[in-house]
Amino acid sequence: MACKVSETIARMKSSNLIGKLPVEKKLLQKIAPARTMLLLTILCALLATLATIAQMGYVSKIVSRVFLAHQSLEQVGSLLLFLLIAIFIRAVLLWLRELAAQQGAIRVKIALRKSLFRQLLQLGPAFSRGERTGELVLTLSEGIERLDAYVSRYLPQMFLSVLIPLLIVAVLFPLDWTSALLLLLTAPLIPLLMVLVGSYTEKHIQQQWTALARMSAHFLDSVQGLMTLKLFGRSRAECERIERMSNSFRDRTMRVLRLAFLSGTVLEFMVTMAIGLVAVTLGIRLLNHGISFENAFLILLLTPEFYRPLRDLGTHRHAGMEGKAAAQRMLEILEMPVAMPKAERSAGLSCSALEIDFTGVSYLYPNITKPALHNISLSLAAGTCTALVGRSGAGKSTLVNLLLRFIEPSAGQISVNGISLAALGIEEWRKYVALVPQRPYLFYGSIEENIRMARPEASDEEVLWAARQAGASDFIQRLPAGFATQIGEQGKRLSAGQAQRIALARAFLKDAPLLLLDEPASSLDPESEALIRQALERLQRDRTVVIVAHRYSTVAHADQVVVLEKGEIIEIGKPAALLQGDSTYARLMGKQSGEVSLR
Ligand SMILES: Nc1ncnc2c1ncn2[C@@H]1O[C@H](COP(=O)(O)OP(=O)(O)OP(=O)(O)O)[C@@H](O)[C@H]1O
Repeated sequence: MACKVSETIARMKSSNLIGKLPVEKKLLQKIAPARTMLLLTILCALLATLATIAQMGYVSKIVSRVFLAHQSLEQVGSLLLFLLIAIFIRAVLLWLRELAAQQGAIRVKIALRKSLFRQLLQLGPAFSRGERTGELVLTLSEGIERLDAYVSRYLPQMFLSVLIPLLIVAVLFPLDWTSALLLLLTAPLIPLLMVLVGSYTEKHIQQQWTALARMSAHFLDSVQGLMTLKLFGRSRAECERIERMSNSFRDRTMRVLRLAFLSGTVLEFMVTMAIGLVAVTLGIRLLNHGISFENAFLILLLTPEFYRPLRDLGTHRHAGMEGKAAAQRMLEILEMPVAMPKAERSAGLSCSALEIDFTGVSYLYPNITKPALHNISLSLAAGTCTALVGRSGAGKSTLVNLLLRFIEPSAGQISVNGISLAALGIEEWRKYVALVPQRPYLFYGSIEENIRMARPEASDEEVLWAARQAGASDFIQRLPAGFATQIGEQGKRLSAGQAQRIALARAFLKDAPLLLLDEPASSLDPESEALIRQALERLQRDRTVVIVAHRYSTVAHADQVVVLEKGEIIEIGKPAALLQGDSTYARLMGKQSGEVSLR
C-alpha cells in the first residue's frame, strides 16, 4: 500500500501537480504567519549593522585621536560616551532580532502543525491506511522542529547576506571607493563556492532525511509488532536489521557532516584570504599616504563585518537544508488533493429516522483501475437493519467509508431522506452517524474521557447510563479507579471484549440515528459475547443500521442482507428468502456450522 501511495506522489510530481514551484518559494508562501516577524528580524539586523558601523567609526576616531593626535581621555570623552551608546543600541537591536526570529519560527510551526493535521483529517483514513505511521509522525514532529532553524536563522540570513554587505559598501564608498570596490569584487566568490559545495550537500541531506524517516517507520512497526516478532523467533533477525539501518543512517550523517565541515573550511579560507587582501592593500596605501589612518582603520574594522553575513549564511546553510528536506515531505502532504466537496448546507435532516438511498454508486481508489464498488443501487429504509456480507475485498468497508464520508462516490449519488449527501456539510452529517468498528480505537487517557469523546458536553449521569447500556458499567466499577482508570495506549490494558463495550458506550452516548457496525470477527469469551449481543440489540432499536456481518446469527436477525462480490451487489433480500435456492448467500451459509466467519 505504501508503494501505491509513493507511486501516486511520483505521478503527481511528474504531472506537475506537486513541484511546479521550488520548495523555497512554496515554503515562503506557507510561512505567511511569520512574514511580519521575518521583516522585523531583517530590519533589526540592518539597524544593528548601522549601530556597528557607528561603533567602529567611534573606535577608529578614538584610536586615531589618542594615538596619533595624542589627545587625552577627557578630550575624547564625548566620543567614548557615543561609543557606549552605540554598543548598547546594537546589543538591544540584536536581542530584538533574536526575539523576532524565534517568534516567527514559533508562529510558523504552530500554523504548519495546524494545517498539516487538518489536511490529514481531510485526507482521512483512506490516505493514512496507505502510509507508514512512523514516517508521518516523524514529519509532524521532528520535521516541523527542523523548520525552526530554517525560519529563524537561514531564511533571514539569505536576505541579510545581500543587504548587510550592500549597506556597508554604501557607507564605505564615499570614504574610500577603492576598498569598497575590492570588497564588491571579492564578495561574489564566496556564495559561488558555497552554492557549488552546497548543491552536492543538499542531495545528501535529502537522502539522510529519507533514511531517518524509513528508520522511524521501521522502529514503530517493530515496537507495535513486538509480540509477533517474539512469537516467530524473529527478534535476533530484527535486531540485526535495525542495526543495519542505524549503520546506514550513521554513514549518511557522517557524509553530510564531512561535507558541512568541508564547505565551512572552504568558506573560512576564502573569507580570511579576502580580509587579508583588503588589509594588505590598505597597508600599502597607508605607507604611501594614499589614505588617512582613521579611514584605513575603519575599513579594516568593517571588512570582517562585511563578510560576516556570508559566513553566517554558510553556518546556517546546513540547518536550513535539513529544514528544507523535511519541508519537502510536508508540502507533498499539504498539496495532496482532497476529494471532499465543500459544505453547502449545514443541516435539514430529521433526527428521528434516516432513510438512505444509493443510486448507481461507484468508487475507484486513486491509481487503481478496478472499482472497489460498481453501480451500487440500494435502499436502507428508516429504522431497519441491513447486513453486508461478502468475501474479503468485496467492498464492504468501502461502502461504510462512503456513508462516513471518508471518501466520496466517483459516480452516482447517495441521498438521505431525499437530500443528496454531497450537499450536506461533512461535520454536520457526522453528527448523525455512530460507528462501532471491529477494532475500536481507544486513546491514552481514562475510561471516562474515552466514552465522553462521543459527546463532550454529556453529564456524568449520561456517561454512566451509556456504560450501563453497553454492558460495561460492571467491569468498569470493578477496576481500581473506576471510570478514572487509565487504559494505556490504544486501550492495551483492556481485553478485546471490554474495548468493544467502551466503543458501544460511545455509540449509546452519541445517540445518532444512523449506526454503522463492523462486527468483531475474532472470538470473544462467551460472557463478553453475550453482553455485547444484548447491548447491540438495545443499540439498534429505532435506528437505521448497517452492519458488516461475519456471523450467521447476526445476519439472521437483519431486515435485509446485501451480498457483495467484487464490488457489486449480487444478491439482496430477506435472510430467510435468500437461504432458499442456490444463492451465493445460501452457499455461504451452507459452509457454516454454527458461528463460523462468513468470510
Ligand atoms: N486505500 C485503498 N487504496 C486502494 N485500494 C483499496 C484501498 N482500500 C481498499 N482497497 C481495495 O478495494 C477493494 C475493496 O476493499 P474493502 O476494504 O472495501 O473490502 P472489504 O469487503 O471490506 O474487505 P474486508 O472484509 O477484508 O475488510 C479491495 O480490492 C481492496 O484491495
